[in-house]
Amino acid sequence: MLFEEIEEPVFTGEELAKQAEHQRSIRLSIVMRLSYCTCKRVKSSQVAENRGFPTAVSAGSVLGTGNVAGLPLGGGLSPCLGPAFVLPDRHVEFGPAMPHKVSLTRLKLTDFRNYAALSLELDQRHVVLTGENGAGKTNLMEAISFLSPGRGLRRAAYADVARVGATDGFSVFAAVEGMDGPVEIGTGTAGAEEGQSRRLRLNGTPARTVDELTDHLRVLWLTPAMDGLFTGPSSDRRRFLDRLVLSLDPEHGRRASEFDRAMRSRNRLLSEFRPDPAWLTAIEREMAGLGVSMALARLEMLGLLTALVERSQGGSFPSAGLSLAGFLDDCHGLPAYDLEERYLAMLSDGRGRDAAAGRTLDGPHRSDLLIRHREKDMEAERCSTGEQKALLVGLVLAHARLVGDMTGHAPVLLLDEIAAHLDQGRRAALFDRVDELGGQAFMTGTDRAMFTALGERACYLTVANGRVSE
Ligand SMILES: Nc1ncnc2c1ncn2[C@@H]1O[C@H](COP(=O)(O)OP(=O)(O)OP(=O)(O)O)[C@@H](O)[C@H]1O
Repeated sequence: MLFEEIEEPVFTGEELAKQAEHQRSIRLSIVMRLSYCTCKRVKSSQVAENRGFPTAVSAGSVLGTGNVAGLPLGGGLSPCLGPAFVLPDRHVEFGPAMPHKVSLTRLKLTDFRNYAALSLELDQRHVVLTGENGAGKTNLMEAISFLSPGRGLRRAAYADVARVGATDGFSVFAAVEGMDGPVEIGTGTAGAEEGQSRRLRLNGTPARTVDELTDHLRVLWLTPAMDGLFTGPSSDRRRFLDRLVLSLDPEHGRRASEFDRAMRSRNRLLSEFRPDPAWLTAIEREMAGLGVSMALARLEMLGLLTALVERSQGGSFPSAGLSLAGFLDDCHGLPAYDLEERYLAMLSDGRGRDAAAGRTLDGPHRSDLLIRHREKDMEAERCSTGEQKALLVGLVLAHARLVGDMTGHAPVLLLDEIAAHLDQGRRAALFDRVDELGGQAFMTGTDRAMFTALGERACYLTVANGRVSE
């Protein structure tokens, strides 16, 4: 299939117009579905009467508003949807079919892992980093992953990230052609002690939170550490899923940490001799709102990803069938308000059991992401190592495509040791798929020859001992 000669089809003007219209309608439906999902706090009556998406979207004021291209937007996700559209019930306008390219043009590291000091000028092409084991390739990818919220692709403690022997912490500086125009991003810590938090400056001005990074770029990655995703603990898959959601909905992280905080308060309260029932109910109500929002955002992401995977089936990588289990499994299609009431009842009924267990046994923290190899109709964990890797690559590429479609801006992709386990044909197909996403990708490997098929589409850098050269 991969190697088949494909004849370039010739389309008439009318056919091209039809295709463009078709693409517009798909993107429109995605935007509407996503926005609709985020209206989770709308009461059931409102949800029922707002089944037509546009009105439900405008109910997003319940969640706060965003402002894109000078136009007020409703809905939790609206700020991240970029200037490609405005509220569906007023006026819908999509950007070009190819997402806008976001790229790093400069990268400077100070005391970052094995880099004492590094300064790199980049053009907008993909970047291939090759070098021996331990040279610092993944470290460089990790530095770029700090241009997104969170603790980076290794989820490391900041104290470990600072170069051994450095006393002033680490810093990462990048000049980026971003989603909102050129931006200079500086992030790092001030010292190398445990428990440090990461600071962020945008164009020299301190940012309130690292979440502000998502206004400028989205960074997605695939690393060898993720190879065990299908066979490892469910917490790994939940984290993976939540990162997928986060890349479209930056609010998801805040909801997850607030849910976590509320759950810990409930667990603490339940461990007391006679917990105050009114206090417990208040906490449980908060958990119900946040927990259902999290579950719906995850479900919506899976729905969008599934639709995209179905449309692009039959490519060089197998496609994944995705579903969620473990929390409110039988509630598909119920209004958010009803789901909250149901979760609230579960929490209230489960107080005795949870007090005995010392933890909350129901909630979005118990969900598992179930992944199937669609073509083989088999659970991912039962597939071969190579099949699992191909499935994961397909999933990450589909997600990158979705982020590009939804935001109008292609994400920056970090693909660590991506080419190692693929044969020549698959590698070439992978590079084409990555290139078609329209963004900038950073790829690593030990052997430059593995990237030959990329040709002039990438610049090639050699990494050795914490230094980078052409
Ligand atoms: N905080 C630190 N300070 C100094 N050196 C560090 C620090 N953390 C990791 N290193 C060093 O960085 C090197 C690892 O770099 P990295 O993981 O980027 O290698 P790599 O080029 O990706 O190698 P491989 O091909 O084996 O994956 C190791 O030699 C490690 O000891």
